[in-house]
Amino acid sequence: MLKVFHKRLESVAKPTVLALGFGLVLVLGGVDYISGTELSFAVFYTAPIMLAGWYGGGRVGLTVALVSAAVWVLCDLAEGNQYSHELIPVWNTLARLGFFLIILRLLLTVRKTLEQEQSLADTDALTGLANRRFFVEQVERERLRFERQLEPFTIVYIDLDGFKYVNDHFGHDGGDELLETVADSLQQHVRASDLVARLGGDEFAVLLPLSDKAAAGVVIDKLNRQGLAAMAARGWPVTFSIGAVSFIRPMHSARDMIKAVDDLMYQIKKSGKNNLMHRVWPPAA
Ligand SMILES: Nc1nc2c(ncn2[C@@H]2O[C@H](COP(=O)(O)OP(=O)(O)OP(=O)(O)O)[C@@H](O)[C@H]2O)c(=O)[nH]1
Repeated sequence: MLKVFHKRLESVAKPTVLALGFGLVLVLGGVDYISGTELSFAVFYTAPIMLAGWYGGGRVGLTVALVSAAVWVLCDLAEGNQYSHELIPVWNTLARLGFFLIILRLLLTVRKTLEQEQSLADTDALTGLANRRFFVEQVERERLRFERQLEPFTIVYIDLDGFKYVNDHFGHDGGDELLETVADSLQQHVRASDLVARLGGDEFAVLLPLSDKAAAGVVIDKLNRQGLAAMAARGWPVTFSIGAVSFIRPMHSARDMIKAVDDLMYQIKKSGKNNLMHRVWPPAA
């Protein structure tokens, strides 16, 4: 239940989060007023601020914090609270606002840290590309999306040929530099909506959403040509074994689909490397 709520709010636009925050503050203010001066509502006022800050960001959180502090003091005044000095309500408002801002600040820091950790968990440390885990997740998303939209997509599996030679002759740092060059070259020649990943060692993969065999074929040829050119420019004797499958219908799982493409790439390896094989699934389609 909470998960569904969280997912919904993650995709909601900032103005809607702001409106939701305002709405909650007004409801709280109403309940605070009706319940009189004896019941404390302090902790409840932080809820809309946290919600607004988490899902809407700093500015939305700050706006709701200001409105919360204002509504709280208006409730106090409307309830007929008596103060020994006219500046006390002002002081109370500022103190409450300070408290709200500290909560908001802590919350935003937690959110940022979580986002950074999430991003690290999804990323290959050397190349900055997506890692295997994230790639499998995205293929699974694409597979599920297919069931609604019936749009074909293509998975490309690229394994370097002769990478060990570079490691042995240019050192591990030279090998790392080559992997980064391949990553840059792949990234540069796909669309922003495509996903390039390093699956491990010298294995890369590309997910091309909304791509049938013809559309993907053009991209794969370009990736191969540009990659070879980048290797030649640095004098690295490395080529690519590439397997690709355009899915007209998805398989049962993302792992099955990635394995099918890996198997195809492996056939290239066995038959002499430096080549590409591109199929459609299912074969009769
Ligand atoms: N520099 C570097 N080397 C790595 C990294 N990860 C794996 N390797 C090395 O990559 C090499 C991969 O081995 P192979 O797949 O046999 O290399 P290859 O020469 O391309 O072999 P084929 O695929 O059969 O052509 C191994 O020597 C690993 O030690 C890394 O992050 N950096």
